[in-house]
Amino acid sequence: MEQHIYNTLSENQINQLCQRPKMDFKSVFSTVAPIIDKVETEGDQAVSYYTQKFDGVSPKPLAINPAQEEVSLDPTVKEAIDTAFDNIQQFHKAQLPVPMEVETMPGVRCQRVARAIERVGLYVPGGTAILPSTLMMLGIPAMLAGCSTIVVATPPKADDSVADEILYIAQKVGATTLLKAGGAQAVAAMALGTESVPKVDKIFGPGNQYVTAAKMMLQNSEAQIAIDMPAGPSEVLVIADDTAKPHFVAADLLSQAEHGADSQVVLVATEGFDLDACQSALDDQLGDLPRQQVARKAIDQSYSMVVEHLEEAFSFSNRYAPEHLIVQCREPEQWTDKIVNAGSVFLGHWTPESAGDYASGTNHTLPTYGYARMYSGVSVDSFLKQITIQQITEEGLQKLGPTIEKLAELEELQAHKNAVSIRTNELKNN
Ligand SMILES: NC(=O)c1ccc[n+]([C@@H]2O[C@H](COP(=O)([O-])OP(=O)(O)OC[C@H]3O[C@@H](n4cnc5c(N)ncnc54)[C@H](O)[C@@H]3O)[C@@H](O)[C@H]2O)c1
Ligand SMILES: N[C@H](CO)Cc1c[nH]c[nH+]1
Ligand SMILES: [Zn+2]
Repeated sequence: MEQHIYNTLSENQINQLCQRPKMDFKSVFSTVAPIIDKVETEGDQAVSYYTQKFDGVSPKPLAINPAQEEVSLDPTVKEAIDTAFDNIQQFHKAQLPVPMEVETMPGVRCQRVARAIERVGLYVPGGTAILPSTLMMLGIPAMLAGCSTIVVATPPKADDSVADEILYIAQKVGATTLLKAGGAQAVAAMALGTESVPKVDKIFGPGNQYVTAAKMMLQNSEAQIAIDMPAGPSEVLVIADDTAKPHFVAADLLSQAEHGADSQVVLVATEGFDLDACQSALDDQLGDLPRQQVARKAIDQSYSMVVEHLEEAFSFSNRYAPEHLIVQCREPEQWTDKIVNAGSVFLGHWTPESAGDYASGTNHTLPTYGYARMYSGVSVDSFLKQITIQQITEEGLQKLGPTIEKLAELEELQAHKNAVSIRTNELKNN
């Protein structure tokens, strides 16, 4: 990996290093636009057409009710899914909101209550690998929030089936429809609705550039949908001091590099860390990976950075705003206050990033591409809206009325003022 020395870099060079590899969205948008148009006009037929074209399968039926499917799982796989499911459920259950009520003045009562987004679409990537873990990360908070329509979309396998692991989790989270299609056509079907796919209000989940482009385009269309966040390729930044084990660090870097050729991994090390040992561990481990070609491409666009002390490491990490931040240093918990921008953090030598990908309990759908500066990962909140309620008594309106009237006068909105005066006058006259 290319190596940089932090205190020899200019501000401009540091900014450049915080940029991610460029994505060519213009050409992807021009591929995706006609797919969305065709799904809008031809519905199911267009979804089948593109699934045949890109995935080589014409799903029959296109959408199923997962509750009615027979599922057979290897007991060890079932046990692993159940353990991960329980941890994710526990952590997300604790996120359920507590109703809030405040009396701002005597007789002026304000409340905030949460309501589920009724119809949600969960995209589970499946082009190069099936990702049951992503269905847990999206389905469990949707179930806990109380979403009533949960549509899952995932590309079918070559024989037109869907993996039993996906069906099992879809059943556990109470998914109502499973669309056997992926790519932009699946996102468009959920956003617009078709004969067999209910229209949803918000679409969640990672995916390749076509999936991401479709989410972005449909968010800004008459489909009136929200999306979870702008998503990009997976990434990780590891901070390592002299206590970090080079082969652990190498394994963590590779665990995100294997996601895609467009992934980026960054190592920020203090001078005491053995970079040479890490590089040779990385080469050794890479040679054994089934996805080594993908990982190698990602490593080619990744780098390491040497810093003098950990303050500098955290300062750079906050500028980079990684999706995942791994902290492998002495007393890692002492540094959490310094972390300002990161999707999810992994503290200490015994906390691999893959724990969060699968089973620790935290969510793995996280902001990438520097969006950790202003976005959070998926949580129960992502599936909720907050509604505010106010109720004012006669006494409350007498107290608050003059304030509202004065501000309405200031904005020259007479009808606003009248809505108060008409009431307070009636109270005066009674
Ligand atoms: N950030 C995260 O949480 C996270 C988690 C897992 C995976 N990922 C990312 O998700 C992505 C998964 O990508 P994938 O491709 O394996 O699966 P995918 O399900 O996202 O995409 C597959 C679909 O893309 C469509 N497609 C393929 N070629 C096309 C073309 N030329 N034109 C139009 N559409 C086409 C097909 O319909 C196919 O069904 C990876 O980039 C991976 O890094 C991210
Ligand atoms: N690391 C991915 C998010 O960037 C999530 C994932 C799914 N499966 C394995 N990993
Ligand atoms: Zn991962």
